[in-house]
Amino acid sequence: MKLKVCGLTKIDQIQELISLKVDFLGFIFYEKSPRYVLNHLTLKEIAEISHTGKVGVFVNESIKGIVEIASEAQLDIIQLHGDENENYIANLKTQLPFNMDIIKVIRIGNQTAGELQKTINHQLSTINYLLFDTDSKAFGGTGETFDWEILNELEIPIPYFLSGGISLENVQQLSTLNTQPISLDINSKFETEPGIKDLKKIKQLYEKL
Ligand SMILES: O=C(O)c1ccccc1NCC(=O)[C@H](O)[C@H](O)COP(=O)(O)O
Repeated sequence: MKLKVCGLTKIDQIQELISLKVDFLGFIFYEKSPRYVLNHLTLKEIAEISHTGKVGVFVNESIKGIVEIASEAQLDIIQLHGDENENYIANLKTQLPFNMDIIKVIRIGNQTAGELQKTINHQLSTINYLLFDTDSKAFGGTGETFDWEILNELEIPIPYFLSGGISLENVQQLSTLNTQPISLDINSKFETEPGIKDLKKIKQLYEKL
C-alpha cells in the first residue's frame, strides 16, 4: 500500500518523509486552507524538492493558474479537490504536459451509491486516479471520515486513494474494503497543528501497513 502525506509546509519534514520513502507529497494550493503552501514555501523551493510524486491540490482553480503553478513548482500530479467537471478536466489536460497524472476527488456526503457511481463513470475517461474524501464546506483536511462501507457498493475501475480522517486507530478497518486503495492519503490526524506533521505517528503508521 502506498502513502500520500498531504498538507506539507516545512522543508525539513519533507526531507524526512522522502527518507521514509513516502510515495506522494501533497501541497495545497488553496488559499483558504490553513495548509496553504505558498504561505510557507515558494514555487522555486517546491520545484527544488527532488521527488517524483509531488501532488498539487487545487480547489476550483482557473486552468491558467494550475498550468502556471504546475510548471513553476515542477509538480508531477494534479489533484482536483473541488467541483471540476469532465469538460474542465479535458480542457486542463490539453494544457498540461502529456505525462502529468490527474487525481479527481469524489467528496462523499449524503449521495446514494447510484449517484456516486454516475459521477465516477462520467469522470473516468479524463483522469488517472480517484480519491475518496469526506465532503465538507472546507473541501478537505477536516479529519472527518465517511462510512467506507459505501465503497463496497461501487465499481471502481481505476486505482483510488482513500482519504478523510485516516488515523492510526481506523486504519485496521481497511480489510473491510472489497477493492483495496492503491494509496492512503493522510493529513490532519498525523499533525501537531495544521501543516506541521507528526513524523513519529507517520512512522507508526508505516509499521501497521
Ligand atoms: O488539507 C486541507 O486543508 C485541504 C483543504 C481544502 C482542500 C483539500 C485539502 N486537503 C487535501 C487532502 O488531500 C487531505 O489529505 C484530505 O482532505 C484528508 O484530510 P484529513 O481528513 O485531514 O485526513
